[in-house]
Parts: sequence; C-alpha cells; structure tokens
Amino acid sequence: KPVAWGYEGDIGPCNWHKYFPKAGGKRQSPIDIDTSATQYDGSFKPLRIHYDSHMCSSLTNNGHTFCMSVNSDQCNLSGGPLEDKYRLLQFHCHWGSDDTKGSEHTVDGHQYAAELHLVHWNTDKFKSADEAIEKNQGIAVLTAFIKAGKEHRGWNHVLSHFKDIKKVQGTSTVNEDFNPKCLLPENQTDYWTYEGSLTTPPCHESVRFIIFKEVVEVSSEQLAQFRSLCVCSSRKRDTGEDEHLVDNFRPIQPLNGRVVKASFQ
Ligand SMILES: COc1ccc(C[C@H]2SC(=S)NC2=O)c(OC)c1
Ligand SMILES: [Zn+2]
Repeated sequence: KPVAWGYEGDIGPCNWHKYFPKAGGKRQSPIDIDTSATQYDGSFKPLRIHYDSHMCSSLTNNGHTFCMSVNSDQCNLSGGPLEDKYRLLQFHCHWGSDDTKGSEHTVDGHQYAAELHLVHWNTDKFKSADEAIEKNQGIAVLTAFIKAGKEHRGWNHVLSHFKDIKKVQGTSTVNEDFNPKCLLPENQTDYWTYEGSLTTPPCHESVRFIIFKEVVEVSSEQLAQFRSLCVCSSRKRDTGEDEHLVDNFRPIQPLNGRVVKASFQ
C-alpha cells in the first residue's frame, strides 16, 4: 500500500525520512545556489537539447503536480556536464500559493514563483526509466525558474488542458503540435549544475540538475491557473471549498560540501 506523503502536516517534508529513508541522505535536493561559491567549469561541451514536436503526450494531475508525460524516443538531451544520452520522460512544475514563492531551488536565498522540471533518464546506461530513477547518473533534470511578468504563449498549449485535469487523477491527451523546448529560456548556455536527488519521495539520489540562469516569464493569470488544480478528488473541505494544489515545493536541503558548477564565468 503506497505511503501517503504531502507538503504539510504530519505527512510533510520533515517526516518523509520516516517512510522514505533516502530523504535523509547526503545529496538531497533542492538546495540554495550561493552564486559566490559556485565554480566555473570550462570543460563542459555545449548542451544538446533535441526535442521533436510530433510526440503524443498526456497531461495528468497526480495530486502533487501536473505531469506531462512524453513518450517520444526523439526527445533527447546530451552534452554539457552529461557523459551519456538522456531521454525526456515527463515535465512538471512546482509553484506557490502566491507569486512570492513556489520554486524548489533558490538563488542567493531568492525564491521564484515557480520552477519547471524536464525529467530525462539515461538510455545509455539503463534499460528503463524505472531502473534509472534509482541509480546514480540515472536522471537529468533541466530546470527553469519562472517569475510573474509578461504572458507566455507556449504555456497556453499546456494550460488549455487544465480544465480536464482539475480533479486528481484527471488526465487529458495532448495531440497538438507542441514542443516543450518553447518552455525553456532563450539563453541555454548559462546554467548551474550539481548532483542531487528526486525532490519528492522516494528521494532517490540519482539526479543531475541543470538549472538555467535566465528566468522565464509567465503572466500572473497563467500562474493563477497552476493553482486552479485540486488536490482532493471529490472530498470537500469543511468549508465546502475544493482544496487547491499550491506550495508543492520541498524546503532547501543541506549542501553537505557539494560544489555547484557554473557553465559561465
Ligand atoms: C518514483 O519515481 C519518481 C517519483 C517522483 C518524480 C518527480 C519528482 S523528482 C523531481 S526533480 N521533481 C519531482 O516532483 C520522479 O521524477 C523522475 C520520479
Ligand atoms: Zn520536480
């Protein structure tokens, strides 16, 4: 029987380690990026992000976030700090109850309104994503910070399906010609990178994070649409209101001597 976990109360992040022991490990995520302590690494090759846009994908509300699962073997990531080729598995976001919080990683203590995770698995070393998520170097997550600003047209292709996934376990098939690359910042050469973990249970220490320095803007109205998702299926709170999915970010974890590398000086 899967153990329930969440972002508040007894099942919140402070107690994850009781049922998910890796949550108490030495290379956990997210972390604060102290830009005065990052180390420039001139050895990184250019990042190679090749996504096709003819992939059929499905959007689900899994009760912790919305998840766009991608099943195209044409969406690959390599180069940069990576030794192997990785395939896009899914993308999702973390966000707050207002525009002042929501990202998982922070930069010099600053928290952004949301954070996009494009999750990839190592197809050179492993036979399946399920195997890769538990293994060192198994997962690579392209990460972009999001702040409130001008409207982002690309995000509307995803948000237009949210009415179908408002309830938990709601799912919607996305067939339109959508390339998730449009969700990334223009500057894809300046990023930080470090070795961490899944930011939700089971918190496997299998993740190489690649975090773009340039922040993506979406409108406040688009951010509000993230918050329209519900956590409960039909259960109404005592107030009769739906409980909305917000503040689905894990607190900052100890760096434990890890060094965050920078692709730029
Ligand atoms: C059981 O395997 C899992 C569980 C959860 C996630 C998503 C987490 S990991 C991350 S970074 N952000 C998230 O919300 C996985 O992603 C590969 C894999
Ligand atoms: Zn995530």
